[in-house]
Amino acid sequence: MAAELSEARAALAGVSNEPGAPKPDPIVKGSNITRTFGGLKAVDVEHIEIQRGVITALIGPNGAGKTTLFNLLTGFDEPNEGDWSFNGKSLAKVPAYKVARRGMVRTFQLTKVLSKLTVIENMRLGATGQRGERFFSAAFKSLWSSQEDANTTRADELLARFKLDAKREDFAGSLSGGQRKLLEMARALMVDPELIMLDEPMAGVNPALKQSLLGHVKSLRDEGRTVLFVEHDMDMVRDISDWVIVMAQGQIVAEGTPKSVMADQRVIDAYLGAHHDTDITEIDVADLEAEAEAELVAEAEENKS
Ligand SMILES: Nc1ncnc2c1ncn2[C@@H]1O[C@H](COP(=O)(O)OP(=O)(O)OP(=O)(O)O)[C@@H](O)[C@H]1O
Repeated sequence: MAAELSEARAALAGVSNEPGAPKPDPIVKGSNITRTFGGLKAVDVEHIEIQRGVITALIGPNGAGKTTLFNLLTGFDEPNEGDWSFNGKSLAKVPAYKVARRGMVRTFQLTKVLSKLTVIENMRLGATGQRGERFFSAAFKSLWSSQEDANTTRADELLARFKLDAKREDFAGSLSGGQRKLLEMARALMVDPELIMLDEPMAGVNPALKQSLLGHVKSLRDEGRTVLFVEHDMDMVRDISDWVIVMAQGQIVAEGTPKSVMADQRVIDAYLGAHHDTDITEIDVADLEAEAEAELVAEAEENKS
């Protein structure tokens, strides 16, 4: 595995820094992907390739289109046009839960763990792929008996790996923000994905858990998976990425190793320069907490009615 990893990284050494640069062994390949909201072109990607077996970071200013691109690639949204493939097979119009079953799974900026289910129940449902919360809630009772035995062993192994085994019977709603991120990552692994896509894994995570989260992300790569993550935390990007893709205004504007990208004038102009005086992490935490609270209140209201 170690030899494969260094081979995958070494292969990146010869890749050009131009947007959409071809990779030696792409697991994802997409072309002419666009998504507009009203008059706004949120995503306008001419070409993108994600190298297999390494960690790629997707960075860019707020509103650059990173989450929208994630949504498109994983079947949570539909593009105006464009096609993309995973392991050489087109994924356009394939629904999210089927994308997950093919081996491409994503987590969310605001975690989608179900707070009124226990940690182990959340894990078992992860084995069904991702169908969204409504599906999970509605289908939970009927799936329960058939899935109970089949997936429990794998779920318990993953909980131990992510140090959540002590929380097994707790409601997911009682977990801290960082523990929810870990649970979501663990749950995504229930389908044993080849590619795992993490949307802002560090947002809302306290410093003590950050190191452990970084270690977990690296271990995903070290066991042979491909990792693609969106992140504003530049320390994390610098620390663990093998490759960085930069988006601004829906387009890919630069690519390269973390070192070369952070020295790239186009990136400094489009992103890093603009955030020079701002503590991005603090902004994200406040936003996230407010959104998470609103989500919980809405959920409670829904359950009342
Ligand atoms: N459902 C939607 N309806 C209307 N506009 C949307 C929708 N989703 C995203 N947008 C807009 O598309 C643009 C890209 O948003 P997106 O969330 O993909 O950016 P991002 O790079 O992930 O930003 P951030 O770093 O803040 O999460 C933004 O201008 C956003 O307001």
